[in-house]
Amino acid sequence: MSTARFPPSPTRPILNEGPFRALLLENIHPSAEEMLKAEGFQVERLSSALKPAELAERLKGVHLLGIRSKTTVPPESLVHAEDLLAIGAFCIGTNQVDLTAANTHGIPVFNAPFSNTRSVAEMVVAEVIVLTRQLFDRSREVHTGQWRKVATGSHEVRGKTLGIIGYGHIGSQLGVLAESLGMRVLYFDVMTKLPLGNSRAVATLDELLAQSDFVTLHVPALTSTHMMMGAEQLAKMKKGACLINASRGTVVDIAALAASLRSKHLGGAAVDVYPEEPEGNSDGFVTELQGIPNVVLTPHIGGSTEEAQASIGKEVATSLSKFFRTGATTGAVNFPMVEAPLIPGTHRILNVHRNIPGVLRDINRIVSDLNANIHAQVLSTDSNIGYLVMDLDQDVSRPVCDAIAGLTTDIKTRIVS
Ligand SMILES: NC(=O)C1=CN([C@@H]2O[C@H](COP(=O)(O)OP(=O)(O)OC[C@H]3O[C@@H](n4cnc5c(N)ncnc54)[C@H](O)[C@@H]3O)[C@@H](O)[C@H]2O)C=CC1
Ligand SMILES: O=C(O)C(=O)COP(=O)(O)O
Repeated sequence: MSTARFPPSPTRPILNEGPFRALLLENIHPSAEEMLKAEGFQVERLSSALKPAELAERLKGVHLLGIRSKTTVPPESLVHAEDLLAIGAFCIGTNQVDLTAANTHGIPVFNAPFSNTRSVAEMVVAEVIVLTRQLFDRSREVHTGQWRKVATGSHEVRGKTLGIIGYGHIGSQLGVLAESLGMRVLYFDVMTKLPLGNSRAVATLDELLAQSDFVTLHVPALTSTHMMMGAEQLAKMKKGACLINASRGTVVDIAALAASLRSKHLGGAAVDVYPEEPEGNSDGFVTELQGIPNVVLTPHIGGSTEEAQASIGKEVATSLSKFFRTGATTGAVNFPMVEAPLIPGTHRILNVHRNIPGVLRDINRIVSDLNANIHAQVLSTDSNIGYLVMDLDQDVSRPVCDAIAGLTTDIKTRIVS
């Protein structure tokens, strides 16, 4: 997170007069393109991520940006993105976006907090069984003409303990699925969470590590989760236990994991996410985990099912369209929340400003001087910015909008009708 550095006040308001452009990166599902086109957007879709400098260049004249987990959006990508109204993260994680910088530029960031959670939980269930039966190693052997029919080291999952770190949307669904296989489920979360089924919270991470046959991570990328599974924590896992990481690559120390697997302390691992991931499918990839027995490596596909992607496409495109048409910021992860029904026969001014004393007074003076009648006014603030939604008579909306956009405290102002 960067500290707030406000952009220069724009000299012109943005009106809802097209053409409007959306840039969708990382192979976002066509359902999003369809919805945005129906909304009147010119949509450009790219299959891979863009590096920050290229993103900054491509954002000129773009009103909506769609990304997934790979595209980082640092402050420098937003400096010249004067037309950018909103960012859609077509995924759960928003750690790839500098949320403070986006907030400071008056740009809300929307995500899809639920749509791919079931897909991740199902993949992890599969990995628990794959690891305990060493299925990928046996399969590779048969593919290369070896017949190694062995039971040693293979187990049923029934009666085994699954330890879930982060009992949120994914972790809690996974617990229910694992119980249906007869597993005992423990979880560790920094928040108090309602246990589903017979799952049980443990008080410390160490307790979870000491008791679990499988440890699976479902925490966001935060400073507090950075490398939370290092050599010390891996050593506290039971001998022969397996580690699964489908959360973020920053959460596990890969070198320590590789060492623990090579020393045979851990019996296996499934890893879907890495500290550095390629921009797109045509790039190569190297990790220290390659070639270690009973290690399942997947290319960040936990949420990559057709069901999840189609649903995410619609969910985030709906949030973006609604924001575009009405200014609603419900579900935005970095912005004051406002949602108000449009009033027929009025124009709506949407104004993002620096949250300092006197701004509302200045705006209301403009409204009063121009003899405008306010039909509705909603202000929501955070410590950095204020977000004002104001419905006015149509004949005065343009001069009011121009005058508000001229205030030194202005960040972004537009009219919708
Ligand atoms: N591999 C993939 O394709 C996907 C990966 N993900 C990742 O999975 C993460 C989790 O997703 P959800 O379950 O939907 O998020 P969530 O926000 O519903 O749950 C995260 C949980 O982790 C807990 N937590 C935070 N810090 C913790 C700590 N230090 N120790 C223990 N618990 C902690 C939170 O209290 C919360 O309950 C996402 O943030 C994303 O990074 C999400 C979807 C797909
Ligand atoms: O939803 C998330 O946070 C994920 O990690 C999935 O990311 P993706 O859309 O596959 O790039």
